[in-house]
Amino acid sequence: MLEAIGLTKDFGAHRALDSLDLRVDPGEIVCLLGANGAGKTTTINLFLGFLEPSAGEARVDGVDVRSDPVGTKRKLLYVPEQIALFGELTGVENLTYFAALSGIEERSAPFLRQCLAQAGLPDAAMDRRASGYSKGMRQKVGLALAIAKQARALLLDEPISGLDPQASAEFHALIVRQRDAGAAVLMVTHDLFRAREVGNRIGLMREGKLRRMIDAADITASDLERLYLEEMGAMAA
Ligand SMILES: Nc1ncnc2c1ncn2[C@@H]1O[C@H](COP(=O)(O)OP(=O)(O)OP(=O)(O)O)[C@@H](O)[C@H]1O
Repeated sequence: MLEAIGLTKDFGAHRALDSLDLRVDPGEIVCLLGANGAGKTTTINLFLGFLEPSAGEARVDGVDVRSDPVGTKRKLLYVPEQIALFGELTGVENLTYFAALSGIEERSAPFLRQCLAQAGLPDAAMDRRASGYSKGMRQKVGLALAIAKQARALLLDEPISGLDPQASAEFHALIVRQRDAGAAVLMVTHDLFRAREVGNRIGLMREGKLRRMIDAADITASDLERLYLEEMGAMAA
């Protein structure tokens, strides 16, 4: 569903992403871990068509993002670190607006309320102004859009940073539900523990390169931490 083939991005003389080969299949969560500046967000931005590759291709459902930026984006849902909502609008009104922007045809209030409920937003919050929402509640509105859109792939860029452990656990349970419903999920995170809990595979990135791809089922949390530190430690060597 998501495929990077020799994907490369240069910013001037700096190579931010170097010949990335990566696949995320439907029903799979791939987590990307790595130190600051490793090229993780650049990877997400290339799949979203926010950046042009310097070489290689980012494909969504077999289609090069450059050849059909609108069509490929329609199949994706992007959840950034901070979801921006209109503070003056309620949760339902925000979702109605973003659903229209995303070209979702079914935008009846009962349907969108159902999507918000599935994303875990309490009934009582749906008609309150989003200015009073916690970060966890805003992230749920973002996931409700994925549910309404029936997004086939989710691109998540540090979606849980700043969430408390309970909100983080709830968020991951929702991601797993989307995965089990057949979505392909690419998640950038700094949380090794969660990456191992929810990821099917874990990629370790450093200085623009994917150094290792690990099957989460094959590794303990402490071994993952050791491997991560080894890879990142090599940076200083
Ligand atoms: N628009 C840009 N212009 C110039 N350099 C950029 C741009 N975007 C990213 N970079 C550089 O590319 C490299 C990779 O950045 P990227 O944001 O992909 O890293 P990251 O792995 O997501 O890091 P973090 O964990 O800090 O979010 C960094 O050296 C960064 O400074």
